[in-house]
Amino acid sequence: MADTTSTDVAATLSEPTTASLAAAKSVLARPCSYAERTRTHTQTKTRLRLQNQAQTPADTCAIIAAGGSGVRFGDPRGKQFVPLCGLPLMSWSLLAFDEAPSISSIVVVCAEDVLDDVREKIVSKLHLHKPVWFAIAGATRQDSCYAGLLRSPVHARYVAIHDAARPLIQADAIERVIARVRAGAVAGAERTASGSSADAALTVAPNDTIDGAILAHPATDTLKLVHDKRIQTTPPRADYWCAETPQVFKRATILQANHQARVDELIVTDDASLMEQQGYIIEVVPSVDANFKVTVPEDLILAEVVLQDRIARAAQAAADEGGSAGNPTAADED
Ligand SMILES: Nc1ccn([C@@H]2O[C@H](COP(=O)(O)OP(=O)(O)OP(=O)(O)O)[C@@H](O)[C@H]2O)c(=O)n1
Ligand SMILES: C[C@](O)(CO)[C@H](O)COP(=O)(O)O
Repeated sequence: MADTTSTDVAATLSEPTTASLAAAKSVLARPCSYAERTRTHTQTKTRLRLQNQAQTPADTCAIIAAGGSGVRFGDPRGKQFVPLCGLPLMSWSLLAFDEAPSISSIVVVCAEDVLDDVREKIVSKLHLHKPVWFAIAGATRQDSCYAGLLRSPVHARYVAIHDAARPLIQADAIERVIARVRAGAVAGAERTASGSSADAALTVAPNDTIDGAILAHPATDTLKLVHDKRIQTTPPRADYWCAETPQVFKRATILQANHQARVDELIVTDDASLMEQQGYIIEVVPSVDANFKVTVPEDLILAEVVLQDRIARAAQAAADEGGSAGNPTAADED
């Protein structure tokens, strides 16, 4: 659990300036993927995609796990509160989920002693559109996510669990993971309704049915299985992916899996493994843009560079369209 005190958090909260908040909202309103930037008519495509997404149901509750103590990062305030491009680090995830059309509400999980500061000095300053609930963190990430799940509204069909320590997440990536789970759930429902797997095979590919999906990227280093410093084997890299968040599941299923995990005393480091170990089918959705976790101090420097680049590009895009970075909505109306 975080040993952060209310005073510590208050001290770190450089009040978001109007300029930093406007810059943040401009870059999040215009997700600029590196891949997309290489294509022509980028902004038009992005705008059209977001318009399509606006027609998708807001059926997913975001759970932002912000209850860690950041031992590896080493800052006594907790890495989720340190300033990143003018805002407390966890603000960036909150803004991205607020922007994603499928998200109906947000649960912030944080340590009890900082809850009031998080509510008043971070969340309320962001002027989010979606309702925000709070849950009290547990001793481990697994316990914190469970607390967040219990606080999520029962009418949310899906949940998207995300590390507050991954501030580079963008609405576009959130939507892609939710869309995959939604499609997989529909395939499962169609198969059940059709009565027999032979019938289902006519309309639904068997591997379309999934119980969850996570953002992830293929491993890029050569991997070694090591015992006592001795290399045992070099597994085929193509089979290995690095897990990210968000991780999206049907709310009822992940809740049930958490209940069972507690009975079985199953301890995991991410929500997908809790599901996999109980036989559920989870898929990876390739992560296109940087979405690394801020774990050690160097990660914060990299995150600052990536965000500054996104902000600069969003400002340039707004200028190219005759708008301004501080007024992205007006620029989007043409
Ligand atoms: N009891 C915990 C532990 C972690 N987390 C959250 O889970 C995410 C990923 O965990 P990690 O990077 O391990 O964060 P910390 O536990 O804070 O870091 P460390 O392991 O270095 O102490 C973070 O957003 C962290 O705030 C949480 O909500 N509750
Ligand atoms: C959930 C996670 O971010 C996936 O990469 C990760 O497992 C968090 O915990 P970790 O202990 O830092 O791996």
